[in-house]
Amino acid sequence: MPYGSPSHDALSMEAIEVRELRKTYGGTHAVDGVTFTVRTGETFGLVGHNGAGKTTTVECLIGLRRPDGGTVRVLGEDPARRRRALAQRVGAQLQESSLPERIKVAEALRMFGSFYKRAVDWRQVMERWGLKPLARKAFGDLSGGQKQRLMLALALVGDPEVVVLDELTTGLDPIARRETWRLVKDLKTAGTTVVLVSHYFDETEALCDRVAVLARGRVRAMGSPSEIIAGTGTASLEEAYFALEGADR
Ligand SMILES: Nc1ncnc2c1ncn2[C@@H]1O[C@H](COP(=O)(O)OP(=O)(O)OP(=O)(O)O)[C@@H](O)[C@H]1O
Repeated sequence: MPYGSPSHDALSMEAIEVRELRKTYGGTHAVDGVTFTVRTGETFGLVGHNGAGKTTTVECLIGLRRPDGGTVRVLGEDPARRRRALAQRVGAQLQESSLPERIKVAEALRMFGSFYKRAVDWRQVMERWGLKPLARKAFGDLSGGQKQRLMLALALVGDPEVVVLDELTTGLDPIARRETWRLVKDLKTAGTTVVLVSHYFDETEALCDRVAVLARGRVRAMGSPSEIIAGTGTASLEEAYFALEGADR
């Protein structure tokens, strides 16, 4: 089944529900009562400065961390208890994900494709993401942009209903960044639910239907980029963010 197939039609309006999520590391309240929902087919952004709690939040979404409090539901399931079942339906490209240096592009896609119970045509994914010319190249010999593109293709090889992308374009040159934006927009067109973690306000503004601005483990503002901008009387999401930050001090 090609990715973005109509099977992604909404069964429920909400693909993700996070209520009063809390996660503490020692004395650090990394996530301190975060609540948000992501509708099916929506591209939802998590923005905030270093240490705001973005990665911890998405790690709870994909079952890599167990919350200390609150509830998380992804496609109606608790990721902390149903991580393996959800892995069939949720793709993730995480910060600093990597592969063995010598694995070849085609090999990686075939291997990741084999993790899914549903038949996955990894060759089609390779073609779709412009990776065919690199099929026999080793991961370690790819450029930063090519590596990123492969990691994204691996997150999508199982035709997921929900995709979590953490700092997708960090380190990419402007052309590779814009190209990646186009791919994320294609996901949206296909009806895939996307959670996008980013430091880049222009990226969040261009791609996200709604955004949660995190600061010190809490949601500081939430809404469409234009709502957040209007709510702060600023001209861009970046200015809105600094206005919110300033108001906090
Ligand atoms: N494994 C860990 N052990 C201890 N503290 C941690 C751990 N992971 C995160 N933290 C702390 O929790 C807080 C939130 O970190 P988190 O990585 O979730 O933030 P972030 O918004 O993703 O930051 P960045 O943009 O830098 O990736 C930070 O203060 C961080 O130092």
